[in-house]
Amino acid sequence: MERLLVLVRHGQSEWNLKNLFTGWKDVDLTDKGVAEAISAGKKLKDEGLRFDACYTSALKRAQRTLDLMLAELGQNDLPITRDQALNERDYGDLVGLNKDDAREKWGDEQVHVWRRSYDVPPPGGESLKDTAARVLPYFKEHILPRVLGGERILVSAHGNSLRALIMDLEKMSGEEIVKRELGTGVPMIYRLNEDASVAEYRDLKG
Ligand SMILES: O=C(O)[C@@H](CO)OP(=O)(O)O
Repeated sequence: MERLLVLVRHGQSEWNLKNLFTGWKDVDLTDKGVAEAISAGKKLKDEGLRFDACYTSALKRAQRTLDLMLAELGQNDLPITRDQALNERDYGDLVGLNKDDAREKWGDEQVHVWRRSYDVPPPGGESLKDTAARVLPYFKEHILPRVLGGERILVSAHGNSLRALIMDLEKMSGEEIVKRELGTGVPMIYRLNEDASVAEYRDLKG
């Protein structure tokens, strides 16, 4: 049995390009983001991968990335479940601010703590720990049982919602996962054992 789970962070968004804190703001992909999503789909196809079902967030940058990948795979007819449990971490009051302006205002260290600490939330927003507290129950109830049952599942989501998943899959600590940077449009391919531990992992960079 294959137990295949592929995770992809959406392609570059308009606010990634403008260097703005994004969170739940529903921005679209840039042209580069579209190209990254198409390239991710091509890579999956070149690997000979096929899927049985897909999951994505309630945000269009992840949904569009998924649609573009499925078009490349020739699998537009797959069932897609969209759920806000897979949304990006809510950045609270920081949403819409430029990340460099924020560093000037609050200092490098404070902004780094908001962006890459495990359990310190930005003002009015979610920490990665808070994000994991909504992503993981959803994953364990809806996605993981299907993977363990032999369905091949593709997930298109966000930097921080995927960090939460990866932390759980790879049994990493909060300190370890915040150091992991996920490239836009880079498929991360997991094959799991019966007990949900990772049997094999590789990503399709470049
Ligand atoms: O702005 C955001 O929502 C995220 C992802 O782009 O940013 P960060 O890299 O700070 O997690």
